[in-house]
Amino acid sequence: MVGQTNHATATATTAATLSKAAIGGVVAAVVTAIVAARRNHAVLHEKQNSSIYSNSTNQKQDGSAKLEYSAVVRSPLRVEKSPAKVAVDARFLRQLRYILKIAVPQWRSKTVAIVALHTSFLILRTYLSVVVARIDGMIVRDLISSNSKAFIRSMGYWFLIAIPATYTNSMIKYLQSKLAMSLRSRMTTHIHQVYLEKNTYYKTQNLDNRLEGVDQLPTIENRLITTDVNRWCEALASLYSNLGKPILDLVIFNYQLSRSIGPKGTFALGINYVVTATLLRALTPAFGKMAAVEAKLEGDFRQVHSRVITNAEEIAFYHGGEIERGALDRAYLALVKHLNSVYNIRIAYNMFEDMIIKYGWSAIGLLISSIPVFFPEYAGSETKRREAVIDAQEKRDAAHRKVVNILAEGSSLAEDKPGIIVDKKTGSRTQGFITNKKFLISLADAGGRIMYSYKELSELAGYTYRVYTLLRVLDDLHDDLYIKMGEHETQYTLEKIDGTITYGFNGVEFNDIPVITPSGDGILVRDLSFNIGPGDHLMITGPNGSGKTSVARILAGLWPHFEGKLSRPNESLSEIMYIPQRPYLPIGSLRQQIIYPHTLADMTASGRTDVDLYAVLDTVHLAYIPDREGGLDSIKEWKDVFSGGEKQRMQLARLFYHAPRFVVLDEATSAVSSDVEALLYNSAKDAQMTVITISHRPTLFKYHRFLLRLGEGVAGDGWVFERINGSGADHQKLIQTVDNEIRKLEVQLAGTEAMRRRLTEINGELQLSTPASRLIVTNGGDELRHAKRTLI
Ligand SMILES: Nc1ncnc2c1ncn2[C@@H]1O[C@H](COP(=O)(O)OP(=O)(O)OP(=O)(O)O)[C@@H](O)[C@H]1O
Repeated sequence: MVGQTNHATATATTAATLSKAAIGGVVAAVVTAIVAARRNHAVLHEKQNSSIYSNSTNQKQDGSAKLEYSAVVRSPLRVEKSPAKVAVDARFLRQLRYILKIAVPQWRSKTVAIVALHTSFLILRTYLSVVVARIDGMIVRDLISSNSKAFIRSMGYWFLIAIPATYTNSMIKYLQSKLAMSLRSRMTTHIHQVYLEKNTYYKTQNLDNRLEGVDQLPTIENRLITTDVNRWCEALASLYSNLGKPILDLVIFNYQLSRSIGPKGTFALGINYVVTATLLRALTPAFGKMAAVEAKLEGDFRQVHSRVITNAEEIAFYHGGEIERGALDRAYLALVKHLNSVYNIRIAYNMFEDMIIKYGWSAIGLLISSIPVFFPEYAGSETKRREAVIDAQEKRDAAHRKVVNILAEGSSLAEDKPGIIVDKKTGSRTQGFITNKKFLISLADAGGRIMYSYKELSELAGYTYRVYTLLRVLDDLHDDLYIKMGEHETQYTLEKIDGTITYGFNGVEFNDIPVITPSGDGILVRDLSFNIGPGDHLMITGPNGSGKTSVARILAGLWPHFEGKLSRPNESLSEIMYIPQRPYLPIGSLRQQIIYPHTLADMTASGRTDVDLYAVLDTVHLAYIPDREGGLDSIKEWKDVFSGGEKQRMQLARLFYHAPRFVVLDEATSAVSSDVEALLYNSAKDAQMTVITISHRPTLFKYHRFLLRLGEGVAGDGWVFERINGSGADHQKLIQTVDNEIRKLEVQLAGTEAMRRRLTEINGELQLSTPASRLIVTNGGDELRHAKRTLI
């Protein structure tokens, strides 16, 4: 049966091997090139000899498989269970760089354009602030010197400047939001692509547990993707605004100030900044960690709420409202307790911050501003220039007045009247003081914002850690780079997968494949081998937990097979389909329930119409549903609308719509009545489907040609594959399967009895027969005895 296959194979271990080979730089590149060349050679010429985990395989239209090598040369990220303090350090910068490469992949992008525009407006605002400070000084000067004309002119400037100033402020806020949105869109698109490709969403929960290191919740990646990415983008965009502008302000205002207060004053200001920043840094609480804890607790609270919504009916049947309320209250209280402690810490910190920046800096600023007034020799160039102009004017005016006095009074001894000169100097000093004060207020404001930005920066470090871990783990899983789950050594590990897979096979063949849980420590079935072709309907049976669904997982490529050779049809819905135990009903219309995972466009392209859908519904005895639910376009929460049997039949409608050549039905008709079940099996066979059924139910025997019994042998990891024909002999085989299970349970029961006896002996010896230990053993024994009676 292997004959007509197009083989597509490669070593699954290659990525891991390569990652180890990458020691760095040129050596890694050379090694990679050599290994890749050899590997390609192996694929082309030794098709049977290599393998790759199916997810890395890309199907061609003609049914053959083509391999794509992602030449992954990095090592998978190791996530610490309890990470060291999340801080603004070199690690944070590395993580930030990694995320930014994804968020802003190239210079010619919308995000960069927004940043450029945003920066221009930030510079413009600083420039406008300088102009406003100067106009402020001019207005006060004109008031003091009672110059009404100049005053009106200055007021005109004031109103004129208001137009660009208000526009600039609005644009800065607008562009900050646009920047956050642009970053988020890019990140979310990237994450969706990686997460939904190559079953990464399945691997995060089933093949890897690194994201649990970030958080303990099973749906952690949902929270990271929907909430934390957004917070990271907003924190970064606001940080750019809140840090970029004040830094620019600091530079420009200090320069302006230095022209007025001189180099000594500027030096004193610099000392002031360094001392206060050091003090604030030392006393700033760990806001980053607090933000991370807050995000986690918020998520926990949301999670408990969504559990109630998802399981409303089950909880209502159990009258579990009270206990769920307890869980909700506990989650909320944990959040409130944390928020309260954050608020308390913030009060003290904000007081301290205000004290230093608003009042401390202002006092120092005023002292420094007084330098040109009390110590003109230390004043800056601008002040000296203004004073020199006034002095020159004074000299000219004095000479002029002298000549006028001589002419008017005929006396060369006429007295000079310097009153107006004094006014000019006062006006000039007032102007200088008011402008400086304005600069100093802006500087205090800029300093405050920079200090506040430090808080934001450490919060950003918290989000960066979470988002970086998400991105790295998703990238790793997308490229099949795993970190071993669990602490202890196991024979099998995801870091070394030697199984091979062949696509395009006209049937299903397992060749010495051990069925092993992804953690590598649970061997469910030893070296499974069987082979079926078209029309060889197969039933897989065995006790609970014997690995029936796991066989389907390996067949579907969800779990890797660590050893052996798998041959299977191509990865296409018209070739093979899996109908899982728990019916899945996607978001969308009634039509979408039937055609999933096709879209309406796919359906139209495949030449099918609603008439075909009605026929499919008729086959599964759901013809009444469109009328009952308002037509095929009706949109509802379908899992709450359909009964258990209807959900299963809707999945089967999907099967008949896609009509694959092979189908795996995993307990997919357990809630369907046996008469309808018979019709369904017959319809499937009429449609030329080869059925692989996973079930315990003997009534299904008659629809199959082969039987695979799992859970055989004392260890329960044996199997038997045999031909059946629905005769009495087959019924015997089923009884044998049940017998095997009973025998296994009896062995376990015997062990329990022996353990009970031993415990009683120990209790007797130690005279420690506490009621609790007796109760546990007695109850355990009773439960097992009851289980045995039920089975027999
Ligand atoms: N992702 C996983 N990682 C580790 N073990 C797993 C995983 N998924 C399932 N298992 C374990 O593998 C064993 C076999 O599971 P499987 O679902 O194949 O059993 P089954 O024979 O189909 O059982 P049932 O009849 O109850 O459906 C179970 O003990 C289960 O707990």
